[in-house]
Formats: sequence, structure tokens, C-alpha cells
Amino acid sequence: MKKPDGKVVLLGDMSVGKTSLLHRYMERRFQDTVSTVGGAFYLKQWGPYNISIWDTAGREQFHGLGSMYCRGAAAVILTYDVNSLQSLTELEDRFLALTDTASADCIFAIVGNKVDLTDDCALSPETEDENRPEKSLASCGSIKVRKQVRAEDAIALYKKILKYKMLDEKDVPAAEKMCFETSAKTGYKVDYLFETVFEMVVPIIVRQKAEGSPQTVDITDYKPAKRTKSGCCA
Ligand SMILES: Nc1nc2c(ncn2[C@@H]2O[C@H](COP(=O)(O)OP(=O)(O)OP(=O)(O)O)[C@@H](O)[C@H]2O)c(=O)[nH]1
Ligand SMILES: [Mg+2]
Repeated sequence: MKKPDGKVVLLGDMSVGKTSLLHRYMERRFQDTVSTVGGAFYLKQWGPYNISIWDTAGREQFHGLGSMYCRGAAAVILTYDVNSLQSLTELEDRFLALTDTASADCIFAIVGNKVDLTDDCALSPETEDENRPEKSLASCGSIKVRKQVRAEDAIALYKKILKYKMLDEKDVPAAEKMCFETSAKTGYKVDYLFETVFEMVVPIIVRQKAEGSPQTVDITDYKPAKRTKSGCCA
């Protein structure tokens, strides 16, 4: 198997569509999924580089694995469901700390998935994936609901992440560029998301290669996190 040159990790609550987004991008289709156990990865050839894209489990019981998967990551894709404000809140409360092990210059993307279920009419069909079988968002046929998470909420989270990482807004890509809305079901903006991230990780990969940073995941590092009741100070 080819050795990966750089790593991109998808994080987010269960059922937000991480696995479906990866299937859509890598296999060009939307298919039934089962809730991910542990993690899995795909290798994507991007120019001269092999990028590993890690799909992680959103279920609470696998939470401790997240920081292991993030070790040395060049990019983290924080995924939520546009119909669940809770799934956005969880990114800050539960997942952000897992990225402490990522590369110091790690890129962050925030992705609101399942826009096909909303009544948001601002989505133009020409930006959707031409290869997908369903031709437009409107053709999904299901009853649309009002989107629960606004784009501004995701932008606010991106700014909080910069604060958490002690990064200056002028040194990193603009929030508007790094907050995406997608549909794994229709393919809407899925290629755009992954390809924007890949373009941005190339300089990080070049630097990591020059420094000889490892790109594998060592599961012997994994120690299940001892969960304490909230409010307790163990
Ligand atoms: N309508 C719609 N459903 C989606 C979309 N993406 C995923 N789903 C559905 O949402 C459910 C969960 O999708 P998964 O891709 O398994 O979610 P996940 O984030 O990988 O979940 P875990 O592996 O448990 O962390 C499945 O029933 C998918 O078919 C989408 O863009 N639109
Ligand atoms: Mg999954």
C-alpha cells in the first residue's frame, strides 16, 4: 500500500453524514451506511501526494480515539447537520479539544451537511456534482424544513476555533471560505469541499515531508478516556 504523505480527518457527532460525505466524494454515490466503529480511511492521490482521509466514529463510546486520529493532521473537517443545532454545539464542546494533537498549522473546515432536507432556496444547481444521479436539490422530493443552523453560526464557531488555537484571523483562510454547506445525498458542494481542503493542505504536506513527520495512526497509543460526570473534578 502507498504511504500517505498527509492526513485529513473528519470529526463530528454521530449521524451528521461523515461517512456519506466520504462515500460521495470517493465512490461518487450515496449509499446506506452503518454507524462507524472506530475509524476507517481512504487514500486520495492529489497531484504527486497521497492524502489519507480519515472517517471517525461520532458515537460517544469511541470519543477517546479522536485525538489519536487527529495526530499530525494537516486538516480537520468538523462536520455538523444543518438541521441540528446540537450537532454544531457538540463540535465546540466535544470535538474541538481532540484536535490538540493535529499539526500546529492544521487547516479547519466547518461543514454543515444534509442541506437537501432544508427549504434553503439559495442553492444553485450548477454548483452541484454533475456525475450524481439526482439532478437538483429540488428533485429530492422530500418535505423541506427550515434550516436549524445558520451560516453565521458556523462562522462564529470558526472564529471561536481561531481563538482556541490562538491564531490571528489575518494569518488563516477567511471564515467565509472555510465554512461549507453540503449534501452527501445530492452531491451538492461535496467535491468543492474536499478539493478546497486538499489545495490548502499541500503546503503543509510539503513542510511535514521536509521535517519527516509520521503520517500513520498508532493504535497502541489509545487509552480509553475515563469519563467523569459533568461538574466533577475527578
Ligand atoms: N438527506 C440526507 N441524509 C444524509 C446525508 N448524509 C447522510 N445522510 C443520512 O444520515 C444518516 C447518517 O449518515 P452517516 O454518513 O452514517 O453519518 P456519520 O456521521 O458517519 O455517523 P457515525 O458513523 O455514527 O459517526 C444515514 O441514514 C445517511 O443516509 C445528506 O446529505 N442528506
Ligand atoms: Mg460514519
